[in-house]
Amino acid sequence: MCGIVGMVSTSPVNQDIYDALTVLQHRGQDAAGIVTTENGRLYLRKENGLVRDVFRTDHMLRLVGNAGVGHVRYPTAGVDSSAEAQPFYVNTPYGICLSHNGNLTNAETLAKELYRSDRRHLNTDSDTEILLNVFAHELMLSERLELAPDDIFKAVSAVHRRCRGGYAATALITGYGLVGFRDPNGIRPVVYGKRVTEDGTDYMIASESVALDALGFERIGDIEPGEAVVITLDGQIQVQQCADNPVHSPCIFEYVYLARPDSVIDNVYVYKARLRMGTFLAEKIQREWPDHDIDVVIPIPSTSRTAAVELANQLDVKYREGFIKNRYIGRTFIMPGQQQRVKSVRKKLNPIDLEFAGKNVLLVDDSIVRGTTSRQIIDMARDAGANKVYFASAAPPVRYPNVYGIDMPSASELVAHGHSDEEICSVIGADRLIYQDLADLKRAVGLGNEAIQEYEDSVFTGRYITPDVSPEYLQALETSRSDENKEERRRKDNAVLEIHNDS
Ligand SMILES: O=P(O)(O)OC[C@H]1O[C@H](OP(=O)(O)OP(=O)(O)O)[C@H](O)[C@@H]1O
Ligand SMILES: NC(=O)CC[C@H](N)C(=O)O
Ligand SMILES: [Mg+2]
Repeated sequence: MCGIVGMVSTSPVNQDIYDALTVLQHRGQDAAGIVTTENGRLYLRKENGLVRDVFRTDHMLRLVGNAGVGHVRYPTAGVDSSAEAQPFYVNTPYGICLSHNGNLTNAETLAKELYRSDRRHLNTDSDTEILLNVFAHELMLSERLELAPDDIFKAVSAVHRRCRGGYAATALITGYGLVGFRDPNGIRPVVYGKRVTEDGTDYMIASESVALDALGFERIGDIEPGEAVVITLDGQIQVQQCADNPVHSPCIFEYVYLARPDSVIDNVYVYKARLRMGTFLAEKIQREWPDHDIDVVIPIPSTSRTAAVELANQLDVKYREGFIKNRYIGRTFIMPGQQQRVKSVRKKLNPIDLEFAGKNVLLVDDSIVRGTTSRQIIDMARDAGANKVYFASAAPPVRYPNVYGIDMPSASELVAHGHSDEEICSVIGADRLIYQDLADLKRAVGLGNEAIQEYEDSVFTGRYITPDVSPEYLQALETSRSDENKEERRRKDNAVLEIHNDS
C-alpha cells in the first residue's frame, strides 16, 4: 500500500495536499512527495521520510498552483531510495506526473515492451515509472494537441489491457487536469469527493475517505474497478468505465490492517467490519472453547483495538488497555527491514503490569504476519506476571506472499508459512492460539456491502486473481525482494543522483 492524493481546486492546493498526506501517513512511512502545476509549469518536491520531515516551509512556498498530486510511499518494487519516491514525472506528452498505490505483476514484460516497441526510457526499477510510461505512451497515440476526456479514457483502457496487478493511480496532466483510475479488479482503494466553495467546486481523489473528511470534502464515491475520473483544471468532471470485464475483488487485508478504521472503502465502514471480526472471533471461541478461563482481553495497539473491544463484549470478559503505545513511533509492519521492526516493537509498546499480574490474558491482534509483534508481546506479558497468555488473531493465518501492493514478497518470512496452527502457537510462545476463519472474515466485510462477490485474499489462500502470478514469478520475487536482499541493495544504493527533483 501507499497513499495517493490528487486535487483540482479554486485556490492553492499545497497545504491541502500536505494535510491529506498526513492523514494517509499510515499507508506509507518511507517517502513523500507533492507536485503542483501553475501556468504550464510543474513544481515537485519528494524525498525519503515522513510528510512532516520532507516538506519545509520553503518547499511549500514553491509548490504553487491550484492542482497537484501527492504520495506517501511504502515500497513494493525497486528500492526505497528517494529516486523512487513519487510522484513520478515524464516529459512526453504534455508533461505528466503520477502517484500510484499497488504493484504491477507484469512489470518485467512491460519494461521490455516500453524499450523495444514504445521507445521509452526507464530510469529506475520502480513499477510506477512503468505504469506512468504505459499511460503516457497510450495518451501519445491520440495524436491530438488539444486533449479531450475521450483521449484519456482510451489511454486508460489501453493501460488496463497492458498492465496486470493492482493499481490505484492519480495523474496530473500539465495544462489539462487530473485523472484518477483503478485496476479492473479494484484491488487497492481509491475514492473521490468534492467541496463546494464560493468560487466554485474543488475535487479530490484519495486512497481513503478519511482524507476527504479531514479537508471538508464530501465523498462522491469510490472510483469503481476499471473506471477513470477526469477533472479538468477549470473543474469539469467526467467519469467512464474503461475496462471490458471488471470483476470487483478488493484486497481484504485493507479491512484487516491497512486502512484507517474511520475510512469507508467500497461502501464498507472499515470500523464496522473490524467490530464484526471481533464478534465472529468471539463466537468461534465460544464454540470451540466454551469453558475458557480468560480473565481479561487486551488489544495490541493500535489496529486490533476495534476488533478486540467487540470480542470482549461478545465473550462478556473485561477489556483492558494493557499495552501503552508510544505515539511517536510509526507502524512496525510497514518498516523496511526486519532488524528495525524487531527493535521498534519493544520501544513502541509498554505493558501496565497490574493488568497482567496473575491473570489469564487473551491478547488480540488484527493479524500475525512475520510474528515480530506477537513473539515479543507474549514475552512481555509473561514478564509482566501473566499466568496464561492466549493469543487471538482477527485474520486467518497469513501464509502466502502478496504481489498487489503489500510488501510481503517472501513466503519464508511469514511465520505461518508451512506451519500448522499448533506449530505457530509454539513458535510465538502462546498457551493457546485462535485464528479467525476465512469465511468469517469475508462475512465480516461482506455484510457491509453484499455486492462484493470476491476478494483479493491471496495472503490467506495462495490464490492470485490475476493469471500471470506463476510459481516462477513468486520464486523470482522471493529472491529479489527478501529482507536480506533489500538490505544488501540498500547498502549499495544510498547515494542517489537526482534528475528531476526540484529541491
Ligand atoms: O506479525 P507481524 O509481522 O509483527 O505483523 C503484524 C503486526 O503488525 C501490525 O502492527 P503495526 O505496528 O504495523 O501497526 P498498528 O499500530 O497499526 O497496529 C499489525 O497490526 C500487527 O500488530
Ligand atoms: N505500496 C505501494 O503501493 C507501492 C507502489 C509502488 N509499487 C512502489 O513501490 O513505489
Ligand atoms: Mg499492530
